Amino acid sequence: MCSVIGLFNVPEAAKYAYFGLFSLQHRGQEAAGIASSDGEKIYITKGRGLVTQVFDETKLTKLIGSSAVGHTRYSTAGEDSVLDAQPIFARYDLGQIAVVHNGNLTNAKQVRRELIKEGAIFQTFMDTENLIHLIARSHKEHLYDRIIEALQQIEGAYSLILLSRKKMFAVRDPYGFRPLSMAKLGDGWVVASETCAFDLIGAEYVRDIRPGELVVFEEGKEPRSIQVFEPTPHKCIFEYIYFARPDSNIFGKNVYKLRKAMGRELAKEYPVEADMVVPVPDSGVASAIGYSEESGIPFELGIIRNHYVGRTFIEPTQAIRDLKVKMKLNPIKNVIKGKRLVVIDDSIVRGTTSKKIVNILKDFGAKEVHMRISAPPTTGPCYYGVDTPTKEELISSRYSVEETRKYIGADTLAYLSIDGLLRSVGNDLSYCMACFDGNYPVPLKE
Ligand SMILES: O=P(O)(O)OC[C@H]1O[C@H](OP(=O)(O)OP(=O)(O)O)[C@H](O)[C@@H]1O
Ligand SMILES: NC(=O)CC[C@H](N)C(=O)O
Ligand code: SF4
Ligand SMILES: [Mg+2]
Repeated sequence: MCSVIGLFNVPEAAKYAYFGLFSLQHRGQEAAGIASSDGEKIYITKGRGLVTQVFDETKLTKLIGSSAVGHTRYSTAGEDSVLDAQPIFARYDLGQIAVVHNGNLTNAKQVRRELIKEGAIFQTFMDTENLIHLIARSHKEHLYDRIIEALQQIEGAYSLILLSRKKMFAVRDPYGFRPLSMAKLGDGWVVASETCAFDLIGAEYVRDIRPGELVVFEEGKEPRSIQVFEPTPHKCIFEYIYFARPDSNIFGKNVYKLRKAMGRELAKEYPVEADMVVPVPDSGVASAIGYSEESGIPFELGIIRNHYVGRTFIEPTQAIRDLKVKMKLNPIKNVIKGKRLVVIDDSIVRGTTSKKIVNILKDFGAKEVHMRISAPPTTGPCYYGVDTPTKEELISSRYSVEETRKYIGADTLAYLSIDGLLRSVGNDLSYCMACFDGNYPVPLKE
């Protein structure tokens, strides 16, 4: 996952991009970057680390102009290195361009191989770089036509924002895997991965960019919409389960409300006699409230999260993930001692978190630990922007529910069913659930 933000016709655009990215930090912790334009030239700063580590007042002041694009990165392709930070910037025959991308291109290697054969020299290992090459090599006269021509050659998941010196373009793939919304800020426009970014900078939500739609922002004109591809919606349901922030509305619905609904469904499907419902913070909290409301079992914050540690799932190495779970989560002994707990988390991916948590809870004297997961078992990898690339890494692809229960050491373990998940989203069938049901909407070419 990554986050993208774009601002057009907003004075000091880079500063707004910075604040926007700050509220989108949960979508990527590896690298951050902003490119701005004053109409004559594009300026860019990017680096490894969190938004606050990459930027300071001096750096932001140098990013002049009233348009900007920004990115926080969690790599799905390429490397976790400074070279592979976004925006990707290039000079080419039409001028200068900067691109930010959330998603993952499923034919990236093939396109890259062909481009290299034709003489292209790649600067990064990122799938996103293909796009810049395709735009630069196009023979069309206008950037707008070149973007469309490039889009016709890429496949997979993309919520993209492209910045030229004078224009901005926002586009979502025909499946709409990743969210992308637009808002009004003063006389200008903001495009961002999640609406929580709008709240922070005081922008007013207008609408979502539609699957397959390209929106062009140009000075003195209203944004122009072109439906480049026929929409075939397969919005990522895992955005609701885990990735997005609860205070965001994505794909037209509030994340917090849906997470609570998942918790309620889970309580109906898998009730258990217990003394308290305890969430695994952060993303287990909303579904635990739902479970507690439905079951009538009191909700207790039995596990406290250290807020100076980020998300563990998106850490690239296992050793760091292991360490971070312990640094991050610690139970309140006095609350849980001698008690029967229903512990709610949103997902078990590799099993790192659940195993550690059950262990510590038992060590601290919990009488019973009943693990309840507000999503179905994650049995398949994601090729569309979530970094679960191999089946081997996914505990549910190797183990049955009973084997997983034994592995994590819980007294019982149950997952929300696929039907239960669908009920929580109002039986809307326009979601991708491939990592749970194996129905991949876009086949992986390599
Ligand atoms: O089985 P695992 O491989 O451990 O992955 C699953 C865990 O990772 C995520 O939490 P994370 O710490 O990333 O973020 P959160 O604070 O938003 O819940 C998710 O909410 C689970 O708790
Ligand atoms: N998680 C993402 O959205 C990643 C975007 C892009 N594929 C990259 O690797 O940088
Ligand atoms: S495979 Fe899973 S994580 Fe990937 S887009 Fe589909 S629902 Fe989302
Ligand atoms: Mg978690």
